[in-house]
Amino acid sequence: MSTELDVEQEYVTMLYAHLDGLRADTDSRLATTLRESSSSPTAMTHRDAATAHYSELLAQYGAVENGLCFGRLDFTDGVRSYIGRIGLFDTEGDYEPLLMDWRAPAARPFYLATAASPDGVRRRRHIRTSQRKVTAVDDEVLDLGAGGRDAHDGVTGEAALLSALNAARTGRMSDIVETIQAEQDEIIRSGLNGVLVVQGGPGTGKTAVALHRAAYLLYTYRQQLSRRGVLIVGPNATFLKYIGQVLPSLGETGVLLQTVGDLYPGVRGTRPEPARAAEIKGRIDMVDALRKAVHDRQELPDEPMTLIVEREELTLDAPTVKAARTRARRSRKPHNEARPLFAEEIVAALTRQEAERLGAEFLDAGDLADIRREMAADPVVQDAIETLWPQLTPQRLLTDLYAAADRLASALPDLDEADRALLLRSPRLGWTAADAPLLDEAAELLGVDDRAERAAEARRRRDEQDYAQGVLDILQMEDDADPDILTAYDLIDAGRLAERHDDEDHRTAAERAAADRSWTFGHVIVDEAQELSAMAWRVLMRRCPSRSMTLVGDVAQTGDLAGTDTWAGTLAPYVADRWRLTELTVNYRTPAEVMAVAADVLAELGTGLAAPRSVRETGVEPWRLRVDPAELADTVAGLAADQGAGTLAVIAPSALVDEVGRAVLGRVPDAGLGDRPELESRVVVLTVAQSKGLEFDAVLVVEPAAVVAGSERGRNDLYVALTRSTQWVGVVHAAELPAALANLVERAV
Ligand SMILES: Nc1ncnc2c1ncn2[C@@H]1O[C@H](COP(=O)(O)OP(=O)(O)OP(=O)(O)O)[C@@H](O)[C@H]1O
Repeated sequence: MSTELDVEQEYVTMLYAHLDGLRADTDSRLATTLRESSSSPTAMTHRDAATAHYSELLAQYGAVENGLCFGRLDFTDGVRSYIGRIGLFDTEGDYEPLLMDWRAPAARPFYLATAASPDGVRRRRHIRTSQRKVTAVDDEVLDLGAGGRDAHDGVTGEAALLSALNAARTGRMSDIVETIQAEQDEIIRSGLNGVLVVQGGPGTGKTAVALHRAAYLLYTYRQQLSRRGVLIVGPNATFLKYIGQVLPSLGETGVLLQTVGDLYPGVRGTRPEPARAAEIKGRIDMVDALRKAVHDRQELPDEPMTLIVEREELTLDAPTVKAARTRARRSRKPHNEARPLFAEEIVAALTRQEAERLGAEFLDAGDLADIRREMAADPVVQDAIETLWPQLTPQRLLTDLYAAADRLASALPDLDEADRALLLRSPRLGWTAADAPLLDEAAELLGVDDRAERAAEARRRRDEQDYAQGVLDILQMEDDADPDILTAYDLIDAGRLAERHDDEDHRTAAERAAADRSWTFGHVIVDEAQELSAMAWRVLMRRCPSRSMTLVGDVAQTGDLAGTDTWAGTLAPYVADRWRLTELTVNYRTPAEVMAVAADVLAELGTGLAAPRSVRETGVEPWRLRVDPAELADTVAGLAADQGAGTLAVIAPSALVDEVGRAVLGRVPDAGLGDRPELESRVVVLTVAQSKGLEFDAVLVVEPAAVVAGSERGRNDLYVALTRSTQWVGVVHAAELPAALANLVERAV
């Protein structure tokens, strides 16, 4: 065994001993806290806060077990420091740092120093470990006098990086903290304020950067961000599951992960709908449409309404109602908040009628007040008001709108009939992702009293928290932290966040944020940001009035018809041109051979964007295999069954995905497919939309011509499909190939 390995093993063993000491100490503090029996409210609050704090620490110590220490910097002045997932200090000595948190400013040269600009660093060492054992060290000597380095242009820690990139994929994303590259580091550590757009081609690490940025911001601006929380928005639940483990592995747990369909509290927008319907719902025109839909609910009677109040006949005619409506509308209050004004006017008009009938000259102010009170309380009057100006929830407004062709025609007069028909739906059907932003917009227009909903949501979350506490108790007895269970820490960790936010409210910041439509976040991160519709942007901007945001995406990969073509166009209404653009240019996923083919597809898109430069080659050319249409699904299934080690994704056009899925399932019974495919399966069958943001060792693209023809953004979809693989890509087709793929080599049989 080399002496260098021995040296590092000794140090790493010492660090783990230190970590174990911290764990044991925290464990016993937690046990002591839990044994405290005082029942005074103050003592209980302290006890809850301490329990949450110690639980959070234990979660963090468990999360950093793997790869605790991964780097060492030797400076030219003889100073040496070790870099790891958290900071550790020599608490028994004079508090010397034993391990530096990767996010600390002093750790930065680990990611940035180059031979050309060594920043005082003589040597950078990557330390690789397996569990607690040091398995390898890779050195880069940056002091030119001592020999320089040979690496790809701009790539640091090449051996460690290539080893990470070549590793087989598991269906779960892992963190990149050991090998963050300089252009990525710039973005991760960019300041908190303002809108930062990260444009980058496939595999350039946008998702990785977004997650590490969340961890960095929480570390650096902890006070500010723990009060308001950080929201990360991803394209779908499968994707959130894919990335869900990264932040816990970085020791951060208090972040709310949501899809656009989750953005309206109490609603899960998951029902699928035609792409065109989602596109229409995402248009900015829907703001006016909803406004009109609300106005249409403030009705005038066609015929005078006869109300029998206390056996007397009273009349409400259109001019009377119109006068009341005008007064209420003039208040410029949201619909539900203006309703009392309308009601007051109607009651006043009916009171006047009744007074005239009784003979106004015989009534004093007290009599009039009595009549008014009785009128206001009368169920018949209340019903009439409810008909003319109903109390509306966003759900009811939208359900009624979608259920009636005439309401849709009135709200969306410029939309052609076929498109309007796409929006018609039965009131019983659930919500789609595109509905969530509309519900939020409707809530703004209606001025919703959502207290009951919030209480229900809080109750649901409290139950989850109780469950999580139980899981945590069990976990403390086990050493191996299961990544699935780790997510339970989110709730517990967040408990302490809420404590700091408001002593009166014991819900967590994440809980409160998720349940509260009017919650505003300290920072919002959007992944696959190119997919968001104009209506979704409005919700996010409402959730983040400070405009402290990180938006990562690629306008060449936009698949959603309502998505973005240009960042400038999307952001102009909210921040004009006050946003920063950064670009990522190196592709860490897709091998050069595959990227060369994808680059031809990109060129046809006409975005003017350059294809990212692949960091490695595999020597395997992408291939094609042409078969009879009748044999397409079976051939794909046969290839999937023959797949050796590693994960394989079969990416098929929507029109074929079910047929291909069935065939694959026949040959690979444990394949993942359907609405929520199990990504950890060896073989998964997906549409392009489902594959967005994900990656696999190998990819089979089925019938590319149908992918292209399947959507107005079909070429973008093909670009996405081709760039999901880390090792090889095969194309199986029956129809003619799109021109950009014409030069693929035939598969050697
Ligand atoms: N510095 C790095 N070190 C190690 N791996 C990296 C690094 N940067 C990116 N990767 C890996 O490259 C792959 C692609 O990263 P990621 O999914 O973040 O890219 P992306 O830009 O979001 O891609 P897409 O646009 O296709 O969704 C991931 O496996 C990620 O872990």
